[in-house]
Amino acid sequence: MLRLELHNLHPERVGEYGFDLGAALGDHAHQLQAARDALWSRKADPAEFLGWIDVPEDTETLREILRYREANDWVEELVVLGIGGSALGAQAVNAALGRGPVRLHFVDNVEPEPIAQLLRTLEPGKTLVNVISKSGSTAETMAAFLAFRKWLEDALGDAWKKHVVVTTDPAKGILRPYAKSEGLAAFDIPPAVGGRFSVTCPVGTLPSAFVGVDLENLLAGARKANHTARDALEQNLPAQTALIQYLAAAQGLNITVFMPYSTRLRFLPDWFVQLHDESLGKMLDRQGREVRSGTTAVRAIGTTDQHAQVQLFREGPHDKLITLVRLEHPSEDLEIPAVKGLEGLDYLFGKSFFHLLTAEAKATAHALAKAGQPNYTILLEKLDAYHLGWLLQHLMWQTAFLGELWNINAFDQPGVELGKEYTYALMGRKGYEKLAAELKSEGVE
Ligand SMILES: O=P(O)(O)OC[C@H]1O[C@H](O)[C@H](O)[C@@H](O)[C@@H]1O
Repeated sequence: MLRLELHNLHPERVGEYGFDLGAALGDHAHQLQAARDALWSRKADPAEFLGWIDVPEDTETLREILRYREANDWVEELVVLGIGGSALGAQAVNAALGRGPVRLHFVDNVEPEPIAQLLRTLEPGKTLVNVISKSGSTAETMAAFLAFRKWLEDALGDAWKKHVVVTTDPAKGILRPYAKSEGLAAFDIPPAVGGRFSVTCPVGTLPSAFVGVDLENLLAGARKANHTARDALEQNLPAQTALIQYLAAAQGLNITVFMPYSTRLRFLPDWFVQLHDESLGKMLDRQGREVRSGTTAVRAIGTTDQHAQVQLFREGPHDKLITLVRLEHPSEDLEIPAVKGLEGLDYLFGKSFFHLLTAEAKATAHALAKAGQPNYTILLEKLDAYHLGWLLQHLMWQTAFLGELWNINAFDQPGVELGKEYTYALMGRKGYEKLAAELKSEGVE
């Protein structure tokens, strides 16, 4: 079960206690129903990049992934080479549910020291390298692949090929033909699935299979989110959270904080930040009019950031909507023991850590509300594969709904292209000489 608890979310007057979600849904019923129907009807068109809706239905690919994992029981270290959507989902799932025995390493930057350190410490014979890139051309990922491929070949000769598995578009980019010509194992990223929406396809499932995540249930949870996203508005959780986000933005709350009360969910905010910011921060709407849509997603972890950011969240500018994520049941609990001589702490004696964690989350939500800081909590029955799959897919739906409400394309990212081209020019890539000269004249070289 995934459900919502609202705190101080009045759509008109921030600061007034209580938010009538039912009334807001009524007021915006037409818009939300149109958004829901548009998303479901456009799904069949690959150009709309809504392939992520159907991915959790694809149990055949999941079976292939599980067969590949079983056939490679020699793997002790799995290095994921990928960035953005090709890394953040697997990283979040692994931190939440990974239980070994394989150790996962993510190379999602080109800072030389951590890469050199990995190459020094890992044993090639026990290492599998999963290079993940939808486009098959991202500079960071390709640079890392060149280094790891050479490292494997230097140590293992021709056997390096058994130590690489490629996850990429079935047709586009240079990785696919390369995998084919070298006879490397390869999995597809469906063409209609963008990187930040790819966690339930092999981008997320292959690394997760190596750390024992219950993938059948992860996908079952994602399918549950699909059902919810098709429901009437009163039951349609992503339409509801999207509406809250939309109304908050309309009131000038330009920041959306995402704050799970869980260390195991510590990478979920990173995944959410890419999903939200890259999908929704757009200069133009679907008709090409300048809109500059979006709110800025900010990462936080409870309780940790109660001791770092909550001061600002309560007393700083009223420019934020805060989403807390809280578990209703722990997977394991621990009693806080009584200690003689420390009776000043007797309010903790005999209570459980989960009790304390829950009290802190509730206390923070209420303290924020009292300060007029709107927030809501997404409650997860527990942290297992089913509920995590549900939450991930819920957040993808929320993003898609917001894209519709703002009338923008949530599935492209034109704003990141120019930086890439400048990088190519600065790195001396063929065909970029003119741009390099232009940059030089502007003082960048
Ligand atoms: O999977 P790739 O094609 O290598 O892309 C990796 C990432 O880089 C790009 O710059 C995009 O902005 C991201 O949306 C994407 O997830």
